[in-house]
Amino acid sequence: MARRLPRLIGRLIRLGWRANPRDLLITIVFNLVSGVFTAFGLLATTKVLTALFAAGPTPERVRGAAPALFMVGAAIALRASCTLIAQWAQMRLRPQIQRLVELRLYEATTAIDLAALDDSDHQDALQRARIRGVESASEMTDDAVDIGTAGISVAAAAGTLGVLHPALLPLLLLTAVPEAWAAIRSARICYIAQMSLVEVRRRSWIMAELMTERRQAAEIRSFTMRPFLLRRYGQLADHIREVMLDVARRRTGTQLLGDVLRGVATVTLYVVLGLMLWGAVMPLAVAGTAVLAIRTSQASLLTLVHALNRCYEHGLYFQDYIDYCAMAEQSVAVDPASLKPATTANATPRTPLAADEPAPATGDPLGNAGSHNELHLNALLRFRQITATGITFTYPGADAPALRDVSVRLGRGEVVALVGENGSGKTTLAKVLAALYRPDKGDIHWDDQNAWDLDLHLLRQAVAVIAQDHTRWPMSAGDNIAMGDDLTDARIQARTDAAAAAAGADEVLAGLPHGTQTLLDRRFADGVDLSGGQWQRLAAARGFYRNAPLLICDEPTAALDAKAEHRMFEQIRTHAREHRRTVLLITHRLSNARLADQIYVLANGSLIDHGTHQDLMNRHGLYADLYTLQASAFGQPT
Ligand SMILES: Nc1ncnc2c1ncn2[C@@H]1O[C@H](COP(=O)(O)OP(=O)(O)OP(=O)(O)O)[C@@H](O)[C@H]1O
Repeated sequence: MARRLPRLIGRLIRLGWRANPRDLLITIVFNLVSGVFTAFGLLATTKVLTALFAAGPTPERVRGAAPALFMVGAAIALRASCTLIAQWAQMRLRPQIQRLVELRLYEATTAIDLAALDDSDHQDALQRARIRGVESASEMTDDAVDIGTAGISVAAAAGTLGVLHPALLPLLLLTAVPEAWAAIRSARICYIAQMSLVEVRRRSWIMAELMTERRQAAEIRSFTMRPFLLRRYGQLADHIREVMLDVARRRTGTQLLGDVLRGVATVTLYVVLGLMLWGAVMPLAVAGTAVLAIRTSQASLLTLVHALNRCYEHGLYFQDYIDYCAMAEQSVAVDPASLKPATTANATPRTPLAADEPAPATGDPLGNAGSHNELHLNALLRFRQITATGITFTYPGADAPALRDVSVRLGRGEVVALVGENGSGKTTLAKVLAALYRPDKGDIHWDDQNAWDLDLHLLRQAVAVIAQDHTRWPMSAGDNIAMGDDLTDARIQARTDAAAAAAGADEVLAGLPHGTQTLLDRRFADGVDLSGGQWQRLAAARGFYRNAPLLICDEPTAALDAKAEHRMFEQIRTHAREHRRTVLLITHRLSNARLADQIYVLANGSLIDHGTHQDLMNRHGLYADLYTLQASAFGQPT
């Protein structure tokens, strides 16, 4: 604790300084001054008591105590004013620190490698940082302030006691030891229990979400899953309850032992004081003041010990948060600062211009900042071919690789299809090609540049993905296409309309009550929801809007009706042909794959064949089997 706390409080002060130096200074200075007035008040009280206990008639003694009494009043008033100002600054500081802490965490979570999020240990660390770690920073602010003020009060009271009689001082400290031991042990019991519950809590949150979210509500009812979900949730809740009951029992036991020991120490202290009075080592007036000083010291010591304890406990969670952020930032392949979200003032569209569009002048809202980055980005946008060689990839925690020694080549302007049965590794390969996962073995080259030597932020600007499990963003329909680009800009709006038209999403937008501004989330007032196929059209429009030289379409038509599907494939081909984009198409509809320039066939994570439709049909392998099966179902010629 002695090692850890000063370091953590140091970090907290630095954080507070970054959040708002003025509020931090006011908090520290006024709390210190308030502590000084507490000490001053106590010393003045000692004077009052000494005057009252002195020999002589009562009116005389009261008169003698009056000046000190006035000083006590003044000290109380000044202390109250200082505390008020300090609390005002402290209340302002808390949300500012909270904001910094949250932002740092979300900057890390949105930049971290995708593979890390598949790892359960990582998820646990993330939950610890998110749930308890984030709020522990502002809680520690209060604790640190309490430590400071209680520390000053203890020093003042103990100093007073030391002046009265030095022998009382070590005895006073002795009374604090059992309390400190009990408080720290109790904090550790609680922390260790919370740690052991992280995974169970995560599961129970997932269950709670399933039982409360609108998305699952229909299926819960139609599959009558209510009893099953409640039972599962009940099992988790029972486990948490048992652990917490055990914690309550052990904490109470510890506290009881601490209280008994403290009682014994306090009795010893008073016995010593009594013996001193008995032996006339100390006059009665001094003994009376000593009792007051002991009581004040003990109260301040208790506050100090509890503040230290709370700070220690919150410090454990804060350390989790710091460790997670440091680990996440270290694992981010590029400088996290470069991934910081742009503020509204300097926001530029994240969507790059493609190679066939004229380069914008600096300051153009469609421009990309930085000449060095621009050079790299332009090279990426004008690539001639992307080659993946010998790619092997295993998901974190998986026993077997999802891809084994796979090599593919994507030429400029080509439509390349990836086909294979469920679970054969198509989506995984697409994600590796999009630099979302780093392969265990093998290389990806954009022309002669190794993808993992490039700035991933730039690389990802050159790739658009229409994902199989696309997100239904709870934002406006326009934002679901332009993804944060400023829709009040006429050019962005025109580009959004063009992308929507290409994906057949224009009909969807036309049917919405407020067009592109309609909020697509039923959980909010005026929010609407779309059908699965309508959402898919929006996801496709998002991919077209990005206008990147490599477009990855993962099952882009799974939810579309026949007419929309036909139109979508036509658009994808046009996209490749007219704009010289490369399209990687993952599809189970082989009648559409047959028109691709190259078809790669995957099975169990390995590449088993590739070529044109005709090549593959001539070889009578898996592709020919699957194609014949589908064609015969629709009565098509093979
Ligand atoms: N996040 C993940 N973590 C661990 N394993 C995964 C993950 N995603 C996919 N897998 C596994 O990797 C293998 C390949 O999955 P992938 O999604 O690439 O297949 P696919 O060919 O796209 O399948 P489908 O046609 O069903 O979409 C599967 O065995 C799957 O269980």
